[in-house]
Amino acid sequence: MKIPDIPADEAERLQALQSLHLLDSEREERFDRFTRLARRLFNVPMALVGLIDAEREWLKSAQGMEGITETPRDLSFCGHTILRPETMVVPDALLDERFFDNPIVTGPPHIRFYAGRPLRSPSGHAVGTLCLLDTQPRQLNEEDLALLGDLADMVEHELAILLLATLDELTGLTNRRGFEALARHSLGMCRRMKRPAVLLFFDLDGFKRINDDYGHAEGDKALQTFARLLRSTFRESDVVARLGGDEFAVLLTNATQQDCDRALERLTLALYEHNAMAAYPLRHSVGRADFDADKHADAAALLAEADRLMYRQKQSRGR
Ligand SMILES: Nc1nc2c(ncn2[C@@H]2O[C@H](COP(=O)(O)OP(=O)(O)OP(=O)(O)O)[C@@H](O)[C@H]2O)c(=O)[nH]1
Repeated sequence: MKIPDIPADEAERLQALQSLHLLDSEREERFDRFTRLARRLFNVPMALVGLIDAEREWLKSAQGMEGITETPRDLSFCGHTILRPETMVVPDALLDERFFDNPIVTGPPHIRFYAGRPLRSPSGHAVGTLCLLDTQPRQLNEEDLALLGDLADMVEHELAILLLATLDELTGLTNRRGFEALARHSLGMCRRMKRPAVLLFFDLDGFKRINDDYGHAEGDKALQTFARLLRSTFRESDVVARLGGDEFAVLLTNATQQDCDRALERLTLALYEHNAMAAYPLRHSVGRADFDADKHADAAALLAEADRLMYRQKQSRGR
């Protein structure tokens, strides 16, 4: 058996997967529709939308695989599919040296035939597959391949819509909805693995004046600038979001207090450099809440604490 290789863009790929907020989510008709259709059109017993996470293939939608929600990535056929630009077909797994002794071939669900088309996120990263499975060997002709491609295109369209719904259009950051979903996921992981997390809540000071003095379009630019500075200050793995208006949040996971202090120093420096050249300065207040699994029941509780501390700082400085 051959374990699937890790793609060269793995870090960015996982980031793209995370930003879809799909992992460990509920079943959804919008995806089940396609797996049901695939099963019927190709007359196969099983059809899946599988997402390739770091260690597992998690099934967003599965027909004919009752009770199975995930497979170790090392055993998954789809782990191989995402390495390719196009559909991977395995007509008979028992005749394929990559799969003949794979436990999901020799044991339940006894896969003999596999055809999977990579699913790309709007950023172009292969986050999962739409695939067909059978317990009998099979072939696909050109027409079948085109049809599977059409179905996969439609699933990709759903992924694009999902991403748009969690994107703040002005700044390109995650919006409040996306932040809440990501924070829930990240904090759940920190709770399980006993890792630290810090939430920073930012609110611009005197932002209304920028709108009033320079116009709304300039206010928009100020928000975009602040978003860019936040993004360049924090790590790729931190969640940076615009919650609304002039409020932003950053969730740092697996970061020490020192990491957080350093990041805030970098931000202060970046703002200082920006302000030195700008027509008006960008200033902010920030509240910081350290995640405590006993104290914070959920992401909302952590956010509320950081908000309170931000407000306290704003008041104490008379801003
Ligand atoms: N240009 C622009 N302005 C926005 C946007 N969203 C909200 N605003 C404006 O942002 C302002 C926020 O007001 P406040 O919360 O009082 O902000 P502030 O002047 O920074 O006040 P403090 O937070 O007390 O310092 C309001 O005037 C909103 O109209 C946006 O997308 N673009």
